[in-house]
Amino acid sequence: MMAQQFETIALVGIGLIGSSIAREIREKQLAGTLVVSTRSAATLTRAEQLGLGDRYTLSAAEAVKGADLVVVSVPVGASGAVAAEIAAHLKPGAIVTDVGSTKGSVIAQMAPHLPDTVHFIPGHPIAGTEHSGPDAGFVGLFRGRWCILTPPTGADEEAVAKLRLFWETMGSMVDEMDPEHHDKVLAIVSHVPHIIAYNIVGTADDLEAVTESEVIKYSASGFRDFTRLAASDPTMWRDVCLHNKDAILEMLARFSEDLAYLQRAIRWGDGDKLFDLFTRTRAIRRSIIQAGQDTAMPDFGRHAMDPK
Ligand SMILES: NC(=O)c1ccc[n+]([C@@H]2O[C@H](COP(=O)([O-])OP(=O)(O)OC[C@H]3O[C@@H](n4cnc5c(N)ncnc54)[C@H](O)[C@@H]3O)[C@@H](O)[C@H]2O)c1
Ligand SMILES: O=C(O)C(=O)C[C@]1(C(=O)O)C=C[C@@H](O)C=C1
Repeated sequence: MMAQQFETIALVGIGLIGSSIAREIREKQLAGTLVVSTRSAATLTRAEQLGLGDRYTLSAAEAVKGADLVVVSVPVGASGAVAAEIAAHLKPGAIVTDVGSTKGSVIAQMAPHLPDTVHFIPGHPIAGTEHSGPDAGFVGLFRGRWCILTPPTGADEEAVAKLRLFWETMGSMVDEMDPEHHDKVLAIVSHVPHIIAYNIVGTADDLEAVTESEVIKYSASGFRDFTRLAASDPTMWRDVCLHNKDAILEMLARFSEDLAYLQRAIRWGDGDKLFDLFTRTRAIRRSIIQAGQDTAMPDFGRHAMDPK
């Protein structure tokens, strides 16, 4: 058993991430009382059946009353509406955080609604799966994974330290960065890879329809890896694309340029170029595995994303 960290924690949203946090809080007894709220009655009933909290409500406003920590775990496009709903009911001194995959947009949506009497410290655990909903969560999801906090300038140090400890207790390694940098890094390591996966699986599916070939049936393991990512939640990823638009478009432009380079090398039979690139990328994978950090984020430098 670990020490209680908050008297009352309120979770708004109880899908993969919210329910994983709930399971960790319960297992490690991090809260005196855990209040669970979500938008749909069916999901709330399921959360109750799974025993994820101590109290359950369909009202986010009701859930946050008296809470010392509020964790918003909803699709990023819904963050503004949640902030507007809870704002007037937050306890002075409460820490309000989120887990959204984009940070600039979440802050722009939430901050204007939140009163100065609370500490708003946005966050993002870099851990997940292609599954969603309260059944998908599990203890251990955050273990050995990064959680990035993007506290605003002048944020209360004690509040940041408390949130840091919360994530560390769930097994995460915590880093802090500014939201713009977060959004660029995540665009290349998470958002663009998902977009590529959605695209390649879509293309294969279209080809099958056109040629009646057996693209899907005979897909080898490389393609299967893409289908896992492409099975991720459509609402979540629609929102990520719409809410990290600039960084994603910037990274996609670079990706397209590099793809054109590869295309030319193939067209002109330039085996050396292909071999060099494939050797470089293989070394990256191997160095990640060797470091025992196949879950870790690549180091792009804290504030200089553009490598060339
Ligand atoms: N899935 C991942 O791999 C992953 C990883 C890290 C962060 N995230 C982020 O975590 C957040 C939640 O993702 P998830 O995977 O848990 O999604 P999920 O679909 O499993 O759960 C979303 C939850 O939000 C609730 N919800 C949806 N719209 C709402 C609204 N308007 N008001 C209140 N509640 C609402 C749903 O009922 C559900 O309880 C997202 O912002 C996502 O970007 C996801
Ligand atoms: O492993 C996966 O399935 C994930 O998609 C997790 C993943 C990622 O890209 O690493 C997805 C989105 C997040 O915001 C954080 C983590």
